[in-house]
Amino acid sequence: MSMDSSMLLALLLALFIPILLHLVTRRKYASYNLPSGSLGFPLIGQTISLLRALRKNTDYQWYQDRIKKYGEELKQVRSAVQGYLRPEMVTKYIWKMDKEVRRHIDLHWVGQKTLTVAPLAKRLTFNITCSVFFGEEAGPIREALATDFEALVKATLSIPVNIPFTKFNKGLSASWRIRKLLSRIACHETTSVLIIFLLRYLANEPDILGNITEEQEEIARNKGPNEPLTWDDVSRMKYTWKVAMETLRTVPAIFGSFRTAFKDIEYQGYHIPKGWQIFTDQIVTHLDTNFFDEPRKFDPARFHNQSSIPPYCFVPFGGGPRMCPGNEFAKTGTLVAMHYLVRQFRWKLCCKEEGYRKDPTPMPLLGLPIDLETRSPPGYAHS
Ligand code: HEM
Repeated sequence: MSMDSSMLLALLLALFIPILLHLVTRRKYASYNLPSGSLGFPLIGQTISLLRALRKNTDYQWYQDRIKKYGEELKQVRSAVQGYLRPEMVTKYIWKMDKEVRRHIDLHWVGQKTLTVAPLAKRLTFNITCSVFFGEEAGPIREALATDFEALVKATLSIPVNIPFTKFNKGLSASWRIRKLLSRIACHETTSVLIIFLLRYLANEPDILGNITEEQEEIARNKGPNEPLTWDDVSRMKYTWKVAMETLRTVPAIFGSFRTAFKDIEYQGYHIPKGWQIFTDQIVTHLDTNFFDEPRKFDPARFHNQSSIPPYCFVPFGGGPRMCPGNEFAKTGTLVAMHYLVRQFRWKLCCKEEGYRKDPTPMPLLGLPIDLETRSPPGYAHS
């Protein structure tokens, strides 16, 4: 077979196989009352269209268009918990978070007139996670990661032949080590999103910032100079956490979760066949007027009476047995960071109109540059 005819055959197969799969799927479920809507392209479904909407921050409209077209059944939202993420474990290492936050602020915030929040928040949550998970080894591990990343970059620019001691071979080993470590610490990204958007909201909400500051000053007044925060202190940061929850409601750090149907199930008269992926999105539920009055308004007071919010309607950490096991970890790290930031600084957004996109986690387009003012001098004297 000539080169041209094999290419033609490959092209025809590439076109034909997905169409065949599509027809087979349709035929297989012919007797089912499937949920209405399009299955999208074979194999990839509507993933590309959703990812495009997330990047443009038009995902809410994307969901609404489908809900309008296909009906309400698309709207319903519905772990392996590692030991060190359990709340009783978090209580034991708050002091490490406290130390990391102070170190970070001293190094990167104090004395700055302008800074870009996003990379700093990512670095802070990365360092907190490293310090908690790897303890005393955190410093060397950070160094090792940096070296491994360098090796990986060199490998991508080298000839891809896997022979011992070549750049490519070293890069492959580095990539394996990076993946092993990152699988334990990659979850820092979501917490940084929360801190970034908290600071973004607070820049425009002086009253809310004032209430948070009052709560944090009260906690500080009861502590000795340089005394690290404790679990008890963090438990008293109730208002600050309400503001964080309102931030997560309006800008969920994770846009949704997938579940696979283990068996054929029926939901509101529709059949969901075994093996189908079910996607639950957070923003549609979080902005639903059935559950939240004036849902687009930023109003932490709506969390004063949390029992008024029906179960599974506020789901920034997911829900059910696969709910995020890192929620206490994220909450504690965020509150410790806010304690020091709001007491020490005031900030203004350099670009008031800065939008954000979802990539797929939300991120301000410019990384949130701010003008920084010192409110009270560093030193962390609590009293
Ligand atoms: C504000 C911060 C965070 C948010 C908003 C968040 C949100 C979520 C969400 C929505 C899920 C999917 C849950 C579901 O499918 O029902 C999830 C899963 C998960 N999260 Fe988080 N997360 C955060 C921080 C963290 C942190 C700090 C850690 C670890 C230290 C962590 C570890 C995990 C793990 C291991 C899973 C997978 C659970 C499973 O599949 O069983 N998360 N998270």
